[in-house]
Amino acid sequence: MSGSGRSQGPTLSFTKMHGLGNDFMVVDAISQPFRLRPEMIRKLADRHFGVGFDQLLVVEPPGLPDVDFRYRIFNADGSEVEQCGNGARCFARFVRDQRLTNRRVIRVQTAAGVIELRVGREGWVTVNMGVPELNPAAIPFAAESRQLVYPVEVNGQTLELSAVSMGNPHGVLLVDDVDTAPVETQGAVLERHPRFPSRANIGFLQVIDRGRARLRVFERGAGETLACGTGACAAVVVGQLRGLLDNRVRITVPGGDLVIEWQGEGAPVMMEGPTARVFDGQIRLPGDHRRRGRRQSGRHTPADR
Ligand SMILES: N[C@H](CCC[C@H](N)C(=O)O)C(=O)O
Repeated sequence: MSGSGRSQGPTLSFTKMHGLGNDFMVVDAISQPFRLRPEMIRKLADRHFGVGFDQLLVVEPPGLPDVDFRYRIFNADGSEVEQCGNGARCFARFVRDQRLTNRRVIRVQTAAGVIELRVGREGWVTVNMGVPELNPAAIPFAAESRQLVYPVEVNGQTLELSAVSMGNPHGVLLVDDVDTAPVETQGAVLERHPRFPSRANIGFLQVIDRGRARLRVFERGAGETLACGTGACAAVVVGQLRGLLDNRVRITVPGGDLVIEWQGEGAPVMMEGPTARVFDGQIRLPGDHRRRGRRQSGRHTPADR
């Protein structure tokens, strides 16, 4: 990371973790100063020249009463986002492993609101992901009114897309076979579709039976990942609303299985899944990592504020 001859910045300690292959660089910003610009996050996310991750998770002191921590999430493209389901599980394991808490039930403030995490055995964590949002204006998704399915034009095709927010925006398409679904092509177009003003995570859902489904997700700001926790929650909500799934569903993503439970409108979505620590590391940042670089034209991200 530190090029030869450039001023040397501070060393940043981190832990590399993953939830079913959705991988994270986790930084304790309680015991060390942290403030990175989007272009530095993108460099750290690079799988050849940096640490390599889908998302950067930053652990901070709580900013609200009766909350244990605050946790910020940055995609590989440097954008700061509202929620990350697999990340929430890894966050919970991290703060306990690092002895930042000895609680098994942890309340954490995210940009999408406060969520509650329950640490189980062998690294399994259950997360109350909150109540899904289906009002298009709140997702946000451009539509006159709330529909179960929205016709969306992509490359001359009319797709039947459902839209839901788990704190972050999701589009969900039903497919016959996730293995042959056009994830890279359709996912990339829909991620940036004009009807998703904040962009979106795009899930391709194959229903196996009322209790099992397969899913691939083209994530906003990261591309296809091996797992997407909020995407699995969004997919179960859509599958239930479309009358195809029961309340408790085993969702198989390329990286493994998640268990998602939703009791219907107004209820929170519960997600249960594993976590893994890969290694602890330190990386020396270039001296100018904090200097204001050329502002990225176009995409505005909260991290720029
Ligand atoms: N790419 C997502 C954030 C990470 C979500 C995903 N990794 C999860 O486990 O929920 C977004 O831009 O909203």
